[in-house]
Amino acid sequence: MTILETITAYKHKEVAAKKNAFPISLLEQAPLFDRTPNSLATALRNSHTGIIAEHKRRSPSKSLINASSEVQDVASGYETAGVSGMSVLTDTKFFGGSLDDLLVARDAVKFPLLRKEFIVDPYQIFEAKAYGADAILLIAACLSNYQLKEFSEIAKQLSLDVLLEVHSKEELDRSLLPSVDMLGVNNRNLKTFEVSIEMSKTLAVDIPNDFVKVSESGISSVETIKELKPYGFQGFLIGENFMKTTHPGKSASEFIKKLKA
Ligand SMILES: O=C(O)c1ccccc1NCC(=O)[C@H](O)[C@H](O)COP(=O)(O)O
Repeated sequence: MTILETITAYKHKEVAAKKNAFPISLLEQAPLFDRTPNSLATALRNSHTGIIAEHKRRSPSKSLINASSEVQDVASGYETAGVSGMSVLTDTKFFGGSLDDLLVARDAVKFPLLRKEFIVDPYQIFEAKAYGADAILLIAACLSNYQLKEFSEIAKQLSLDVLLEVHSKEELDRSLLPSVDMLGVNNRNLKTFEVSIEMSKTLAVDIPNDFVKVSESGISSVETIKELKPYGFQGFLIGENFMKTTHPGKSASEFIKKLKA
């Protein structure tokens, strides 16, 4: 079994249990459910730097990244640094995150928040809205063509932006949907955990300009961003590079200053 298969099998069980305990009708009554989201795609289009900074405690590829940082400090630090948005990992078992992290970040900042999750069921999209997300991630490798269309359309009905992640030409070809705002190329191979920004460069040419192009994973230098910009990328998702430091916000701030210089 690949890590993605392991994670998605776990997610199906997790969602089934949650649906029984807390149905969608209750999620719809959450105070944040009626909040008008801020568009992450618009923030990226209007930005010269386009950094989406992630809150990530641990991961299957690196195990522990940061055990001590508080999500509200990280979120406020990222806001002060001038990032375009923040990705909040809400998976607990594999990444040490939670939906409470999303709520805490929502309370701390106004900028767009992406719910970073392995979405296998529409229930999780309603959850994202109820916990204050502005955008959701869909991963093409986890979903059928029918699900990509259905899930992205549900997100748009809830006024959430959709970042759809691909890692091959085949995945990209079935992801070019009008209900998708941003196309993310994951530089990390989720079978081997190998990282190569060549993946972003290779797939960029086949992404039409009506999608905001986002390069994800393994970005640790300003030079990499300068290398990717000519390929049309307007968003850069960075996790470990900031989170491995004692002050992720400060680290993001120095990174952005260098990028602007
Ligand atoms: O990061 C992992 O090890 C990982 C393993 C399996 C599935 C997904 C994984 N990462 C999720 C992400 O998308 C990254 O956290 C995100 O792109 C940031 O990557 P990085 O800057 O390399 O931390």
